[in-house]
Amino acid sequence: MTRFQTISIIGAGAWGTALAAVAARAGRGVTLYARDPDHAARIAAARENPRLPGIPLADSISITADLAQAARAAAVLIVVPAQHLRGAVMHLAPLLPDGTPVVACAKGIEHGTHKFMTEVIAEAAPHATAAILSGPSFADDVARGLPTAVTLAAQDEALAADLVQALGSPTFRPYHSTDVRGVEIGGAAKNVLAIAAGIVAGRKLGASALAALTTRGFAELVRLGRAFGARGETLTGLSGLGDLILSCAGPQSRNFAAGLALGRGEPLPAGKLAEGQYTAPVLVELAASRGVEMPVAQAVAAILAGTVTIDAAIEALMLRPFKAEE
Ligand SMILES: NC(=O)c1ccc[n+]([C@@H]2O[C@H](COP(=O)([O-])OP(=O)(O)OC[C@H]3O[C@@H](n4cnc5c(N)ncnc54)[C@H](O)[C@@H]3O)[C@@H](O)[C@H]2O)c1
Ligand SMILES: O=P(O)(O)OC[C@H](O)CO
Repeated sequence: MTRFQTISIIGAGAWGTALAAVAARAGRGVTLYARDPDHAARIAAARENPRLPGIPLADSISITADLAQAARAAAVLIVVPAQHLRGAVMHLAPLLPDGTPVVACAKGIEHGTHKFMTEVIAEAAPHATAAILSGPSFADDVARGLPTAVTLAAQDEALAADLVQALGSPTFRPYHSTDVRGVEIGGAAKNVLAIAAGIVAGRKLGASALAALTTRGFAELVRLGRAFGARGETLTGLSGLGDLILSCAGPQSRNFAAGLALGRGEPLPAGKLAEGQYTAPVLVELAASRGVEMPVAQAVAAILAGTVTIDAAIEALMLRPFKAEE
């Protein structure tokens, strides 16, 4: 029996709505908070979020635009884009009882500060307890109840295990961990690497190039993780390699789809959040600050910034000096 019988979700986008379905399936009392009252009213009336068309919301999910109501849950999941996390948590913080677990579900690194998601929560809500949920999981798959497994990490192992009990069900299997930083690095880096994978596909460079890119991208993710003390089993686990494999596999990933468009010379898909676009420059800065080489991520950042063409970036990657595989 979990301590966390009631769960609130802050952010009624695709992933927030899918996680509301997860918590409802696990038998929790669920409140889904939408910042815009009109959006909240539309979801409540239609019992469906336009971000996840064709997937009805369970009757047990309450929709609200009242943040104070959302703050009354035993645990809170924050499901807003990474660059909006600090603002969302700052509004929530004064309403939260001390010690409330606040679980970051975004994948990214904050611009300017280079902070990871749980660090942002710890700064913006110092009386709360930060945790992170990440792993290979498309909102649409999860909302439909297709089998999914993720990692849920907190510094306190008992807390992570209790949150797993609160959210787990026969179709959603979280594994608990205390390697918070390892989980955060995997989720942030894989989005940038998925853009690179999409570019390779968009440029029709072939399946061999895609496998090489994904593998060498993973080597970068591991190097960065090691520099931050992440555990090997986290980096090769669901939130690292697992999510990289999913996101580099095809255009169901919005990050891959963004890369695909870039590779084809088309505009980026409108209205689709590709977090890797925002993470790329900060990931590269962070890696440089630790002396970690991330040539693929660097190429993605430069392509997005318009400082290099795709063909020049590919040529530069292939012409790097030969070296030992590591
Ligand atoms: N969609 C997925 O399959 C998926 C899966 C795993 C993780 N994620 C991660 O979850 C995060 C959110 O992605 P998404 O797919 O839900 O994006 P989305 O664009 O569908 O939704 C984001 C929502 O956040 C809301 N929002 C923004 N700022 C807010 C604030 N200050 N307060 C309250 N709400 C706010 C927006 O109104 C929007 O409804 C991203 O970091 C993404 O990488 C997404
Ligand atoms: O559609 P993407 O690229 O944001 O990926 C969604 C999830 O992060 C996959 O685990």
